[in-house]
Amino acid sequence: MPAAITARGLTKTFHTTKRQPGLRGALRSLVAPERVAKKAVDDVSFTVATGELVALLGPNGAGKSTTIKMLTGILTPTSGEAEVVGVAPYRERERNARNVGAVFGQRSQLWWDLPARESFAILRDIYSVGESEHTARLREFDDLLDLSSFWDTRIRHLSLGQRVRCDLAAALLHDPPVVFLDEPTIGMDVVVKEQVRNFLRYQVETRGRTVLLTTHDMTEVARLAERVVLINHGRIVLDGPLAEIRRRFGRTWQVHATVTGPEAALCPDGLKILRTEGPRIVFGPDGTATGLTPHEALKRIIERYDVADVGIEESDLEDVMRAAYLRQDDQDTEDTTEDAADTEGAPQGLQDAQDTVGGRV
Ligand SMILES: Nc1ncnc2c1ncn2[C@@H]1O[C@H](COP(=O)(O)OP(=O)(O)OP(=O)(O)O)[C@@H](O)[C@H]1O
Repeated sequence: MPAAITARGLTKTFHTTKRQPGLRGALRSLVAPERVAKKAVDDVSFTVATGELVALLGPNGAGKSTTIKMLTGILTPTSGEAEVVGVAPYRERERNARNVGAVFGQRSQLWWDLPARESFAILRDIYSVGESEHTARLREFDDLLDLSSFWDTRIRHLSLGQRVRCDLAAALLHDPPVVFLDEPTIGMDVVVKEQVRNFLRYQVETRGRTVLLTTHDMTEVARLAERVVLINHGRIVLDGPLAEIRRRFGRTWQVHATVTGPEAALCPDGLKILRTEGPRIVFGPDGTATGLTPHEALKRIIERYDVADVGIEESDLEDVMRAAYLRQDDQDTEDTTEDAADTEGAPQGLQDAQDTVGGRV
C-alpha cells in the first residue's frame, strides 16, 4: 500500500517570551524580553499506509497535537517535510483541505451560532458536494452517529458528545481519504465513545480511509489501532505493532482458569490469586519464583485443579503504556547525563535511544 501520510524530519520550534516575576520583572520583560525556544517536535519521521489506522500516543506535552497541526497545514514546520496524499499540507492548503478531514476534540470547527445541519449545508457548498451525495452521506452518518435528534440545535447548546459527533460528520462530509483526529472522544460517556469507535472502524474498514488518531484512552487504542507511534519530548521513541509494544513493556502476566477442583486457597507454588469471578480465577506471580513463565504457571494450575478452561491474560494496556512512557523518560535522563559527561563518540545511552528511534519495534 502506498503511504497516505509521510513525515520526514518534521521539526517545530516555538519561540515564546519569558515573563519575569513581579512588577520590576514585568517592566524588564517589556524593555528587554527574554526569548525562549521550545522544540515541540524534533525530527519526527513516520509513514501511514493508505487505509491504515495509526494511534499517535505520548504523555501530555509530548508533541502530538503539534505534529497533527503540521500534517493538517495549520502550522508550518520549522524544518523537515510532510506529505499527505502527495500534497505538502502547509504549502497547498486548499488542495490539502480537500484531501483531509480533521477533528480536534477540544475545539469545534463548526459555526457556534448555527445548527449543525446548516453548517453541513455550508460545507456542502464550500466543497461543491452534489445534493444527492450530500443527502446520502448525512443519512449514513446519522445511522452511525445518531445525529438527527440534535442536528437542528445550535452548536453552542449541544453537549460535548453531541458536538464532537457533529464535528466528525462535518469533517467527513466531503469524503476525504485521510482523517486526523486529535482526542476525538475526550469527555464522552462510554456509550457514545463506543458509537464513535464503531464509526471510525467503519470509516477505515468499509470506506478505506486513512486515520491518524491521538488519544489518552487506552481502551480506544486497544479497540482501534494495530500500530502505534509513541512520541515523547517531541521525538519518536517507538513505532510498531501494538502487540509488540505489549510484549516489550507488559511487565507482568496473568493467567486465568475456570476450576471445578479443590478450594481456591490451595494456590500452586509461585502463584497468587488476584481475583475470582465465580468459578473463574485469575492468578499472577507471587514473586517467590523468579523466571516463572505464564506457560509454566498454567501447567501448575492444571496439575492442581480440575480445569474446565485456562488462558493467558494480556497486560492491561494502561500499564503497558505507562511502562513505555517511564522507560523512555529514564532513557532520556540517561542520555542527558551521558551527553553532558561524554563529549567524544556516541555515548552508549544515546546509542540505545537511537536504536529505538531508528528501528521499529
Ligand atoms: N503555540 C505554542 N507556543 C509555544 N509553545 C507551544 C505552542 N503549542 C504547543 N507548545 C508546546 O509544545 C509542546 C508540545 O505541545 P503539544 O500540544 O503538541 O503536546 P501534546 O502531545 O498534544 O499534549 P497533550 O496530550 O497534553 O494534548 C508543549 O510543551 C507545549 O507547551
